[in-house]
Amino acid sequence: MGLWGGAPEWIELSGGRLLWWPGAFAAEADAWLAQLGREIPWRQHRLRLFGRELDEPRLSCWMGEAAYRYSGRTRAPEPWHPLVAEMRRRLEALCERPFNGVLLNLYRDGRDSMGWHADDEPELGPDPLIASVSLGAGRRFLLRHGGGERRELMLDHGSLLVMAGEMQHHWQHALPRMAGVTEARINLTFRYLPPQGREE
Ligand SMILES: O=C(O)CCC(=O)C(=O)O
Ligand SMILES: [Fe+2]
Repeated sequence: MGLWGGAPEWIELSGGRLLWWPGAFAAEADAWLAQLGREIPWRQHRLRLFGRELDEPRLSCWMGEAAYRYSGRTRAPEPWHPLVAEMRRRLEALCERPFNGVLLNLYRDGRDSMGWHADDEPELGPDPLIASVSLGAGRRFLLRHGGGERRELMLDHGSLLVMAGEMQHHWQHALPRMAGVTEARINLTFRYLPPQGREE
């Protein structure tokens, strides 16, 4: 693999498919991490949990062409940042699918995280294809099937993970806290929201 790191690999799961490509953006990753860290309008959003409001344990930004209902809130999109628009074009060519929105998350260090969930919001349509680019600190990505099966991947700097097929019906995923991680991580999940039901 040399300088380019890991090659792409399809992982077949019961009720879903993952494309895992650790070295997908090895060449661009340093520049992307630095520029996105500086230029994205990162915000602290609030989370409703058991009737209480809490800060989400990360910063985030929803970008693209469509409003998105997420954790009980509707978020108006930020306009495409030129670099994110370029990443979108690359991923569309690679996945042979359109993307019209992206959720960007900034995990400031190992104390930031994302809890168990599926990306199964109705706006995403029945079997969404989600392309996830990771930059910065390597973090564990956990998957669990409704029937008990578990998987774990390390999402390293410059890696691409595509979740496809019926994944979001049968599996949940999470990004747990990781003690000892002091560096930031940026993750971008490119999504396609079909026009029906889209709020402009
Ligand atoms: O940060 C990650 O790798 C996961 C992000 C995620 O699951 C999401 O944005 O829905
Ligand atoms: Fe997710």
